[in-house]
Amino acid sequence: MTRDYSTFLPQKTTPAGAEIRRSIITSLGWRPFFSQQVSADELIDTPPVRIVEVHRKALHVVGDGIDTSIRPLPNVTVGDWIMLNQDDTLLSRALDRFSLMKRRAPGSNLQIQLIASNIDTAFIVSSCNPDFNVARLERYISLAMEADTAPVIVLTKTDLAADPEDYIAQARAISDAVPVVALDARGGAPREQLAQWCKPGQTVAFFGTSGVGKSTLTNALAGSDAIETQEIREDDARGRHTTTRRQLYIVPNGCMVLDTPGMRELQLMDSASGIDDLFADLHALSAQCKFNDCKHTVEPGCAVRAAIESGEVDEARYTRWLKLKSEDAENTVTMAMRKAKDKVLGKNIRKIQKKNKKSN
Ligand SMILES: Nc1nc2c(ncn2[C@@H]2O[C@H](COP(=O)(O)OP(=O)(O)OP(=O)(O)O)[C@@H](O)[C@H]2O)c(=O)[nH]1
Ligand SMILES: [Zn+2]
Repeated sequence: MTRDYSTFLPQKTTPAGAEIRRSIITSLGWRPFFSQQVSADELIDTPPVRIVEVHRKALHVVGDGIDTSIRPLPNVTVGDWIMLNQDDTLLSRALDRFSLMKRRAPGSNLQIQLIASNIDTAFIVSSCNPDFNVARLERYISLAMEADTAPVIVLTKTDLAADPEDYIAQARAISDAVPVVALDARGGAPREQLAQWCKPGQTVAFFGTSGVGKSTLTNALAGSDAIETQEIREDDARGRHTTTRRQLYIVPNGCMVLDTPGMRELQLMDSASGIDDLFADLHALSAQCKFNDCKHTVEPGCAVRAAIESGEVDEARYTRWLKLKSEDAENTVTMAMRKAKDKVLGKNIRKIQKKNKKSN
């Protein structure tokens, strides 16, 4: 079948029937940012597809009339767009992303884990129960800001809380730049409450620990109960990890929704500017410190400490800021050292291989 891929190019007059095709691909999140990266010929030869699921041995990709599994490609993640080479899928080209969420991979092994790409809005989900944790929310928000994804705090289980207002106030105090929505995730209400972010062509994602209601919210947006959810023990607010993979769903209004498994350990790395964005006031103050390399602890002339002493800045928030910054810096340096080491190792191996070749 010959497809008219001109409909994927930006701002062209559309031939008859193209509206339908364009709506499929734009519903999947295709936009000028991607079409600007490809030539007309490439569009014809290699149709664009979006990675909706990553398995160890396969990528699930979806495009116009395409819904298939292909062999894994290096350095891609759920949400990525690739130009699919149907003759040899390993030659497919991944397009640049407008946003990328990543973290230090859990465990001791020093790797970066790509979480998701091309996400417009990150819903950071937390329940109105004792599991609510400001430091954790700040961690997720910094990650989203670093990734160029707009964070929104979603507080679930308002129906179960004696005083949801207290949680809402704490969430609102995190940042003026981060909206807060409080809701009962079950039923149809979240669809309206989250509608301003879930417009056609947009990609939204739910992040948060296990059992907070991410799958329930995904179902609410999809208007179905297709995704399995599980009762959790509300007494200790522990979940059972129902969702085990990240998966992008297309929902009836033409928006893409990513459900993610609860992340137990979220270690930041390469996220200095995301942290600065979230703690913009502290970041601005630190520019006024006497010493350029002020650590804002015991140094004389520290503008941050002065603001704490005058009561302008909350000390607990300052402590969380320092902790996130030092964790991020440590992980970033460790990772850079590892990369440098790998590079030297690779060079040495190549040298030895060359030598061996010569002596053979
Ligand atoms: N009463 C009430 N129950 C909720 C609400 N949100 C979620 N639940 C319930 O909490 C349980 C866990 O919800 P899930 O949607 O599976 O949570 P999850 O965040 O997807 O969990 P994982 O898949 O383990 O990461 C289910 O029994 C939901 O029905 C809410 O706002 N109110
Ligand atoms: Zn200082």
